[in-house]
Amino acid sequence: MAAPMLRRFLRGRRCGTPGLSGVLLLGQREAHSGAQGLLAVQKARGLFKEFFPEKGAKVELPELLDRGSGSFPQTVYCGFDPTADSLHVGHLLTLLGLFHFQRAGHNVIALVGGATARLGDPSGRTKEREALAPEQVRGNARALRRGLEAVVANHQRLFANGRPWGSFTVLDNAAWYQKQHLVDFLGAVGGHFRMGTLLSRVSVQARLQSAGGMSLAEFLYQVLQAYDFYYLFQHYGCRVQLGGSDQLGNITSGYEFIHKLTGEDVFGITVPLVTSTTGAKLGKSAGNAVWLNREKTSPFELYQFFVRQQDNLVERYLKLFTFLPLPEIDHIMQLHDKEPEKRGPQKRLAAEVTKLVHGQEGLDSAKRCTQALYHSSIDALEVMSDQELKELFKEASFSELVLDPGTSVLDICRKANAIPDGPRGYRMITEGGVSINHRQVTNPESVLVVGQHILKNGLSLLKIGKRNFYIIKWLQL
Ligand SMILES: N[C@@H](Cc1ccc(O)cc1)C(=O)O
Repeated sequence: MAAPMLRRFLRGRRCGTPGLSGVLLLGQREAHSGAQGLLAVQKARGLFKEFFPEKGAKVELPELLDRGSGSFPQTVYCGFDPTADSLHVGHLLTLLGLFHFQRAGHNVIALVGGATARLGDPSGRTKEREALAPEQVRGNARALRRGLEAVVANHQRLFANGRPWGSFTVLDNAAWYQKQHLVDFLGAVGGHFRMGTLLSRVSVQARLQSAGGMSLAEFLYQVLQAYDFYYLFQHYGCRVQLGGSDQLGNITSGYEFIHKLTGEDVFGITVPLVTSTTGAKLGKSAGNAVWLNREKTSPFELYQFFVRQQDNLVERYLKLFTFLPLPEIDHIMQLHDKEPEKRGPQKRLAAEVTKLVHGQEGLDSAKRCTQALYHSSIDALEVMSDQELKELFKEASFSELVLDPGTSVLDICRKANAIPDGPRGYRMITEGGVSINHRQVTNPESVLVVGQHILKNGLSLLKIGKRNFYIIKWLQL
């Protein structure tokens, strides 16, 4: 499929590859109405880090994106490799970058890398990824697509305020590579890449010098990403690629390839990589990932992750992770200076992100869980679903029991296997080590009361000692 299309374009206008004239710091440019607004605002917020090339041969980036220009709207893409079955917080920034383009009226594409994930991007990695089986990548790709679509739907529903935006399309690069014959591909595409240039990439150099070296599959990764950009340029008129700052080399390969073949200008924009409070990259490989998929990181955990952010990071995160206007963020920070113990900016940040990722319902759940756990709120426990309770008390054992008439505190503890048999278990209750629904119970013989020991939602939360939780779901109440 690639070969004929490339040949068709080779007959068209061609020009040499200009060297990249470096990375442009946009804050220093003169104004270009609407697009300059988008780029400059995101630069000021810290979301857009680098733009390149500095000058296109025919057109410049702010001009290309300008509402008043004939080239409006543009198409912008960003790729996400399905190396796991969920996106993580690290991906949120590029996704937000796409949303900002969409809000400015441009069309955006999130590209799931069903093909590229099979090779594994060496960028920013010190050792090769473990190869993933094709079925696993397919499963991950489906999950990633669902995850992306859910966030896109929340964005549209909860943050649009009825404004017309550009389109958001999810594609998978497996769609074009599965029809691609290797020899055709290498024959048509391979000849346009120079070994010297490919070898000079930071990601390649770092890996070649590492003990494990680099495989051919990994080495060719940047060629596939470059071809994706070309494919999207041809089929969707896409001229801008967004990526984390470790993607600079791969995006540059795409720029050079497209420019060489077509003489047309395309551009790259990078967003910062988010690091944890200790400076470690917030990604899956750093082993501390916070996922966007509810089954892996509950709305409550996502919310708490942002509530826990330190004061010195929270302003930066409000600018990066939310759509709140800068004056509003200033105001939130001023209030914070007066009452830092309230953790106002952290709570707002957590609420905005949780709402975007999990919707209003997810945010409500996160708040309920916070009340139930940290404020021992029985009202909050009472309205929780089984799923929420399980998410909240991840370590808790879950049992389903039938409520016999006269069931006592001792019975429930025994049936849930929460206390040892015999007098030792009995004593644990009398000595105050047991609570049901956040209320201490010291009489083992008291009969369970619906509405007190058994919540309206048919659940009981049993706590033994400081942190051993047991969830009991009562059947046939
Ligand atoms: N290489 C990107 C993902 C990606 C895949 C395909 C592309 O065309 C673009 C980007 C990453 O690892 O984050």
